[in-house]
Amino acid sequence: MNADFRERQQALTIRKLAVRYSNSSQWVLQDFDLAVRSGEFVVIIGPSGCGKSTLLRLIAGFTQLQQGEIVIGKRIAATAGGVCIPPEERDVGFVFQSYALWPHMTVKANITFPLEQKRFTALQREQRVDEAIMKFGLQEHQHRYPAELSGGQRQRVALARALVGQPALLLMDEPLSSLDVALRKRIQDELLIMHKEWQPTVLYVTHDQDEAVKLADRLIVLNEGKIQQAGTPYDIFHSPNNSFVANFFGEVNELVGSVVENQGNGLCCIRIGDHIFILARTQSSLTSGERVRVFIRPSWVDIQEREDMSNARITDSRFMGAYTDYSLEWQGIPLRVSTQNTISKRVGDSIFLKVKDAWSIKTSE
Ligand SMILES: Nc1ncnc2c1ncn2[C@@H]1O[C@H](COP(=O)(O)OP(=O)(O)OP(=O)(O)O)[C@@H](O)[C@H]1O
Repeated sequence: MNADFRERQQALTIRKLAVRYSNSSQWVLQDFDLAVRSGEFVVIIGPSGCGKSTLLRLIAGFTQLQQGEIVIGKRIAATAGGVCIPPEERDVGFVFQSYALWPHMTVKANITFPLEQKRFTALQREQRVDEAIMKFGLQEHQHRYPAELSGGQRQRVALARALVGQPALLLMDEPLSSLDVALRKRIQDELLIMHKEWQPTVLYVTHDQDEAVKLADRLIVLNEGKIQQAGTPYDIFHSPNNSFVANFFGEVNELVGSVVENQGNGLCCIRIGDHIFILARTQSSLTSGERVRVFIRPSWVDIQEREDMSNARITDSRFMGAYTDYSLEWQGIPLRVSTQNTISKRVGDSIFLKVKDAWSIKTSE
């Protein structure tokens, strides 16, 4: 990381933001706060229409806010009805779903464009652009125009253009969505290397959970303009705040039970129907007798073939390659299980199942 870049490094703070489009009475984001550390890679996931792109467009300066403020680095970038630094002066690189390439410029000219406004010598410019062209595999296409490229090729040009100037803040809205799986993985690796090398602050939107887990220092789950949970991918997968997050982020069995005894340190004894677990992780504030919602991921259940004991029956099974998905009936409770264990039991047979892990939160049900 060079000194110039270190000086420009940007944190991002959003306070009490509210926005709605002029043709709509609905607020897309309201009372929205977000703080991103300088150099952090934040991935935003959420269902279609929850406000992810709007948030990125606001930060880039393409959409106006009605309330609140956006601070990029030490500068106030936008306030309601007041300050609005134009997009090109925000030192922000962006890749949006629509590639927004200049149609009258070649690939090479598109990629060179962000460097025109920065203080680079002609030689530095040439080196950086050539490097970006190589990195994104665009050597053969560099003299073509955007209209002569496929969707995936245009997306790579948009990525190269966003990264070439090493902006201190990068906004990326599903930047890899039109690439095939192999290329997507390769560019994900490139993004991680780039992030390690010059540590820009990144806000990245994706629908792909694997991509989110791979890239994120911190993950933000958004729904209807509200942050449902922010945390490491591990925390969000293992300890979801609510039912929405648990279901949005991977498959989950969701059951209702009660606390038999909270032993502290996150260990708790939980009853669900006739079953009692003694290894369930819970919110620390739960007390005996309290109703809880219990989340059990399919991979948190172990199934065994035992002659002496059984407590469940197989109702369906599907071989998935690296693992097998089972539907089980666990003494009246339907349960989905994924396991890498090979068992000889078939649909209708009895097996013994053991819940290895579960996460419970308070519920009023
Ligand atoms: N230009 C616009 N005019 C009016 N409404 C808009 C406009 N752009 C977005 N919206 C609305 O704002 C809400 C949030 O849209 P946004 O594009 O931010 O969602 P998103 O989470 O990025 O969705 P997706 O994952 O489908 O891209 C939606 O209800 C959408 O219909």
